[in-house]
Amino acid sequence: MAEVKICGISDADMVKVAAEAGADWVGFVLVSASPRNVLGSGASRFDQITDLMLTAATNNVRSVILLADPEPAILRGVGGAVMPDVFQLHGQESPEFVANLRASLPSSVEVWKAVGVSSREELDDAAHRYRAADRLLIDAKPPEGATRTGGHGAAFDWSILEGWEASKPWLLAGGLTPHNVAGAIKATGASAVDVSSGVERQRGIKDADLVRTFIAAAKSADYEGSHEQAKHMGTMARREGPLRRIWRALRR
Ligand SMILES: O=C(O)c1ccccc1NCC(=O)[C@H](O)[C@H](O)COP(=O)(O)O
Repeated sequence: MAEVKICGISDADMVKVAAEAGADWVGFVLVSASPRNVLGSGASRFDQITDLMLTAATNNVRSVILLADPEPAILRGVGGAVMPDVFQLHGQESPEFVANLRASLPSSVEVWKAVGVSSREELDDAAHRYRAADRLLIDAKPPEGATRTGGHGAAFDWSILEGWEASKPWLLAGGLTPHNVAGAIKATGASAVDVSSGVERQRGIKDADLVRTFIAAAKSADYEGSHEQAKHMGTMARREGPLRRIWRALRR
Protein backbone atom coordinates (compact mmCIF):
# COMPACT_ATOMS: atom_id res chain seq x y z
CA MET A 1 0.00 0.00 0.00
CA ALA A 2 1.38 3.40 -0.92
CA GLU A 3 2.36 5.79 1.87
CA VAL A 4 0.83 9.26 1.91
CA LYS A 5 2.09 12.65 3.03
CA ILE A 6 -0.37 15.52 3.38
CA CYS A 7 1.73 18.68 3.16
CA GLY A 8 1.08 22.26 4.25
CA ILE A 9 -1.23 21.61 7.20
CA SER A 10 -1.52 24.57 9.55
CA ASP A 11 -4.07 23.57 12.19
CA ALA A 12 -4.34 20.77 14.72
CA ASP A 13 -7.82 19.67 13.63
CA MET A 14 -6.56 18.95 10.11
CA VAL A 15 -3.67 16.93 11.57
CA LYS A 16 -6.28 14.78 13.30
CA VAL A 17 -8.37 14.46 10.11
CA ALA A 18 -5.31 13.30 8.15
CA ALA A 19 -4.23 10.91 10.91
CA GLU A 20 -7.70 9.37 11.23
CA ALA A 21 -7.90 8.94 7.46
CA GLY A 22 -4.62 7.00 7.50
CA ALA A 23 -1.95 9.52 6.45
CA ASP A 24 1.60 8.36 7.09
CA TRP A 25 3.10 11.85 7.36
CA VAL A 26 1.81 15.37 7.85
CA GLY A 27 3.95 18.21 6.54
CA PHE A 28 4.38 21.67 8.09
CA VAL A 29 5.83 24.46 5.98
CA LEU A 30 8.29 26.88 7.56
CA VAL A 31 8.80 29.20 4.61
CA SER A 32 7.72 32.82 5.01
CA ALA A 33 6.78 33.19 1.31
CA SER A 34 4.29 30.32 1.57
CA PRO A 35 0.53 30.65 2.13
CA ARG A 36 0.97 27.58 4.40
CA ASN A 37 3.71 29.04 6.58
CA VAL A 38 3.52 28.12 10.28
CA LEU A 39 6.72 29.81 11.45
CA GLY A 40 5.78 32.68 13.78
CA SER A 41 7.84 35.68 14.82
CA GLY A 42 9.56 36.85 18.00
CA ALA A 43 9.47 34.80 21.18
CA SER A 44 6.54 32.66 19.98
CA ARG A 45 8.29 31.74 16.73
CA PHE A 46 8.14 27.99 17.29
CA ASP A 47 4.93 27.73 19.35
CA GLN A 48 2.56 26.76 16.53
CA ILE A 49 4.95 24.26 15.02
CA THR A 50 5.62 22.64 18.41
CA ASP A 51 1.85 22.24 18.99
CA LEU A 52 1.39 20.76 15.51
CA MET A 53 4.21 18.25 16.00
CA LEU A 54 2.85 17.20 19.39
CA THR A 55 -0.62 16.75 17.89
CA ALA A 56 0.89 14.62 15.12
CA ALA A 57 2.82 12.47 17.58
CA THR A 58 -0.16 11.91 19.87
CA ASN A 59 -2.26 10.94 16.84
CA ASN A 60 0.40 8.51 15.67
CA VAL A 61 1.30 10.20 12.41
CA ARG A 62 4.86 11.22 11.53
CA SER A 63 5.72 14.91 11.20
CA VAL A 64 7.70 16.47 8.36
CA ILE A 65 9.22 19.91 8.75
CA LEU A 66 9.59 21.58 5.36
CA LEU A 67 12.34 24.18 5.03
CA ALA A 68 13.89 26.02 2.11
CA ASP A 69 17.53 27.09 2.56
CA PRO A 70 17.11 27.27 6.36
CA GLU A 71 19.24 29.39 8.66
CA PRO A 72 20.98 27.35 11.40
CA ALA A 73 18.86 29.12 14.06
CA ILE A 74 15.68 27.72 12.47
CA LEU A 75 17.07 24.19 12.39
CA ARG A 76 18.15 24.46 16.03
CA GLY A 77 14.82 25.99 17.06
CA VAL A 78 12.74 23.27 15.40
CA GLY A 79 14.72 20.45 17.02
CA GLY A 80 14.82 22.28 20.36
CA ALA A 81 11.44 21.34 21.86
CA VAL A 82 10.27 18.29 19.90
CA MET A 83 12.25 16.59 17.17
CA PRO A 84 10.31 16.01 13.92
CA ASP A 85 10.41 12.64 12.17
CA VAL A 86 11.67 14.21 8.95
CA PHE A 87 13.40 17.37 7.75
CA GLN A 88 12.40 18.03 4.13
CA LEU A 89 14.73 20.44 2.33
CA HIS A 90 12.91 22.20 -0.49
CA GLY A 91 15.28 24.99 -1.50
CA GLN A 92 18.61 25.25 -3.31
CA GLU A 93 20.52 23.39 -0.58
CA SER A 94 23.88 21.99 -1.71
CA PRO A 95 24.69 18.27 -1.51
CA GLU A 96 27.19 19.16 1.26
CA PHE A 97 24.47 20.89 3.28
CA VAL A 98 22.23 17.83 2.98
CA ALA A 99 25.08 15.49 3.94
CA ASN A 100 26.04 17.62 6.95
CA LEU A 101 22.46 17.79 8.21
CA ARG A 102 22.12 14.03 7.76
CA ALA A 103 25.31 13.44 9.73
CA SER A 104 24.26 15.77 12.55
CA LEU A 105 20.93 14.05 13.28
CA PRO A 106 20.13 10.73 14.92
CA SER A 107 19.36 7.97 12.42
CA SER A 108 15.73 7.94 13.63
CA VAL A 109 15.23 11.37 11.99
CA GLU A 110 15.14 11.28 8.20
CA VAL A 111 16.41 13.97 5.83
CA TRP A 112 14.57 14.30 2.52
CA LYS A 113 15.70 16.39 -0.43
CA ALA A 114 13.04 17.75 -2.75
CA VAL A 115 14.09 18.08 -6.38
CA GLY A 116 12.20 19.71 -9.25
CA VAL A 117 12.79 17.75 -12.44
CA SER A 118 11.64 17.69 -16.03
CA SER A 119 13.87 15.01 -17.60
CA ARG A 120 15.47 11.66 -16.78
CA GLU A 121 18.92 13.27 -16.93
CA GLU A 122 17.94 15.79 -14.24
CA LEU A 123 16.47 13.00 -12.12
CA ASP A 124 19.60 10.83 -12.39
CA ASP A 125 21.81 13.82 -11.66
CA ALA A 126 19.75 14.78 -8.57
CA ALA A 127 19.74 11.20 -7.27
CA HIS A 128 23.53 11.09 -7.55
CA ARG A 129 24.20 14.56 -6.11
CA TYR A 130 21.83 14.08 -3.17
CA ARG A 131 22.75 10.49 -2.35
CA ALA A 132 23.24 11.44 1.32
CA ALA A 133 19.51 12.11 1.69
CA ASP A 134 17.32 9.33 3.07
CA ARG A 135 14.72 9.96 0.37
CA LEU A 136 14.19 12.14 -2.66
CA LEU A 137 10.88 13.94 -3.04
CA ILE A 138 10.45 14.19 -6.78
CA ASP A 139 8.44 17.27 -7.70
CA ALA A 140 7.71 19.55 -10.64
CA LYS A 141 9.91 22.59 -11.18
CA PRO A 142 8.34 25.82 -9.90
CA PRO A 143 6.74 27.98 -12.59
CA GLU A 144 8.79 30.86 -14.05
CA GLY A 145 8.99 33.81 -11.64
CA ALA A 146 7.63 31.84 -8.66
CA THR A 147 8.53 33.15 -5.18
CA ARG A 148 8.54 29.69 -3.62
CA THR A 149 10.01 26.39 -4.76
CA GLY A 150 7.00 24.08 -4.27
CA GLY A 151 3.31 23.72 -3.58
CA HIS A 152 2.14 25.03 -6.97
CA GLY A 153 -0.20 22.18 -7.95
CA ALA A 154 1.84 21.51 -11.10
CA ALA A 155 2.73 18.01 -12.31
CA PHE A 156 5.85 16.95 -14.23
CA ASP A 157 5.99 14.38 -17.01
CA TRP A 158 5.74 11.11 -15.07
CA SER A 159 7.07 9.12 -18.03
CA ILE A 160 10.61 10.17 -17.01
CA LEU A 161 10.23 7.68 -14.13
CA GLU A 162 9.57 4.77 -16.47
CA GLY A 163 12.03 1.99 -15.69
CA TRP A 164 13.91 4.19 -13.22
CA GLU A 165 15.79 2.14 -10.67
CA ALA A 166 16.02 4.07 -7.43
CA SER A 167 18.63 3.11 -4.89
CA LYS A 168 16.54 4.59 -2.08
CA PRO A 169 12.87 5.16 -1.29
CA TRP A 170 11.34 8.25 -2.88
CA LEU A 171 8.06 10.18 -2.98
CA LEU A 172 6.10 11.37 -5.97
CA ALA A 173 4.87 14.99 -5.67
CA GLY A 174 3.47 17.77 -7.83
CA GLY A 175 -0.06 18.31 -9.04
CA LEU A 176 -1.54 15.20 -7.41
CA THR A 177 -5.26 15.21 -6.65
CA PRO A 178 -7.86 12.73 -5.38
CA HIS A 179 -8.72 12.10 -9.07
CA ASN A 180 -5.27 11.40 -10.48
CA VAL A 181 -3.36 9.87 -7.55
CA ALA A 182 -4.31 6.22 -8.19
CA GLY A 183 -3.30 6.55 -11.85
CA ALA A 184 -0.06 8.27 -10.85
CA ILE A 185 0.86 5.44 -8.48
CA LYS A 186 0.11 2.84 -11.14
CA ALA A 187 2.00 4.72 -13.83
CA THR A 188 5.13 5.46 -11.81
CA GLY A 189 5.28 2.61 -9.27
CA ALA A 190 5.63 5.23 -6.51
CA SER A 191 5.53 3.72 -3.03
CA ALA A 192 4.82 7.10 -1.46
CA VAL A 193 2.99 10.25 -2.58
CA ASP A 194 2.84 13.85 -1.41
CA VAL A 195 0.07 16.41 -1.93
CA SER A 196 -0.69 19.98 -0.97
CA SER A 197 -2.74 22.05 -3.48
CA GLY A 198 -4.85 19.08 -4.59
CA VAL A 199 -6.48 18.79 -1.16
CA GLU A 200 -7.17 22.51 -0.69
CA ARG A 201 -10.45 24.35 -1.17
CA GLN A 202 -8.51 27.58 -1.63
CA ARG A 203 -4.80 28.31 -1.71
CA GLY A 204 -3.42 27.44 1.74
CA ILE A 205 -6.71 26.10 3.19
CA LYS A 206 -7.01 22.33 3.43
CA ASP A 207 -10.39 20.64 2.88
CA ALA A 208 -11.17 17.67 5.16
CA ASP A 209 -13.22 15.81 2.53
CA LEU A 210 -10.51 16.21 -0.12
CA VAL A 211 -7.89 15.00 2.37
CA ARG A 212 -9.95 11.89 3.18
CA THR A 213 -10.73 11.19 -0.49
CA PHE A 214 -7.08 11.60 -1.50
CA ILE A 215 -5.84 9.20 1.17
CA ALA A 216 -8.52 6.61 0.34
CA ALA A 217 -7.68 6.81 -3.39
CA ALA A 218 -3.93 6.49 -2.78
CA LYS A 219 -4.32 3.63 -0.34
CA SER A 220 -6.56 1.65 -2.68
CA ALA A 221 -4.36 2.16 -5.75
CA ASP A 222 -2.56 -0.75 -7.38
CA TYR A 223 0.84 -0.64 -5.78
CA GLU A 224 3.75 -1.90 -7.80
CA GLY A 225 6.67 -0.54 -5.78
CA SER A 226 9.90 -2.46 -6.25
CA HIS A 227 11.40 -4.99 -3.90
CA GLU A 228 14.14 -2.48 -3.08
CA GLN A 229 11.58 0.11 -1.95
CA ALA A 230 9.79 -2.44 0.22
CA LYS A 231 13.10 -3.41 1.82
CA HIS A 232 13.91 0.24 2.63
CA MET A 233 10.42 0.83 4.00
CA GLY A 234 10.92 -2.08 6.38
CA THR A 235 14.09 -0.44 7.69
CA MET A 236 12.31 2.91 8.18
CA ALA A 237 9.42 1.27 10.06
CA ARG A 238 11.81 -0.18 12.61
CA ARG A 239 13.07 3.26 13.54
CA GLU A 240 11.99 5.05 16.70
CA GLY A 241 8.28 5.97 16.88
CA PRO A 242 6.78 9.41 17.65
CA LEU A 243 5.55 8.66 21.16
CA ARG A 244 8.99 7.53 22.27
CA ARG A 245 10.42 10.80 20.92
CA ILE A 246 7.85 12.84 22.92
CA TRP A 247 8.75 10.88 26.01
CA ARG A 248 12.43 11.68 25.46
CA ALA A 249 11.63 15.37 24.82
CA LEU A 250 9.62 15.63 28.05
CA ARG A 251 12.47 14.08 30.02
CA ARG A 252 14.95 16.74 28.82
O1 LIG B 1 3.72 24.28 -0.01
C1 LIG B 1 4.36 25.33 -0.09
O2 LIG B 1 3.82 26.44 -0.01
C2 LIG B 1 5.84 25.28 -0.30
C3 LIG B 1 6.58 26.46 -0.18
C4 LIG B 1 7.95 26.45 -0.38
C5 LIG B 1 8.59 25.28 -0.68
C6 LIG B 1 7.86 24.09 -0.81
C7 LIG B 1 6.49 24.09 -0.61
N1 LIG B 1 5.75 22.92 -0.74
C8 LIG B 1 6.38 21.68 -1.07
C9 LIG B 1 5.62 20.42 -0.95
O3 LIG B 1 6.05 19.46 -0.31
C10 LIG B 1 4.41 20.21 -1.78
O4 LIG B 1 3.60 19.28 -1.13
C11 LIG B 1 4.84 19.70 -3.15
O5 LIG B 1 5.56 20.72 -3.80
C12 LIG B 1 3.61 19.36 -3.99
O6 LIG B 1 2.76 20.46 -4.04
P1 LIG B 1 1.41 20.42 -4.88
O7 LIG B 1 1.78 20.33 -6.30
O8 LIG B 1 0.75 21.69 -4.51
O9 LIG B 1 0.63 19.23 -4.39
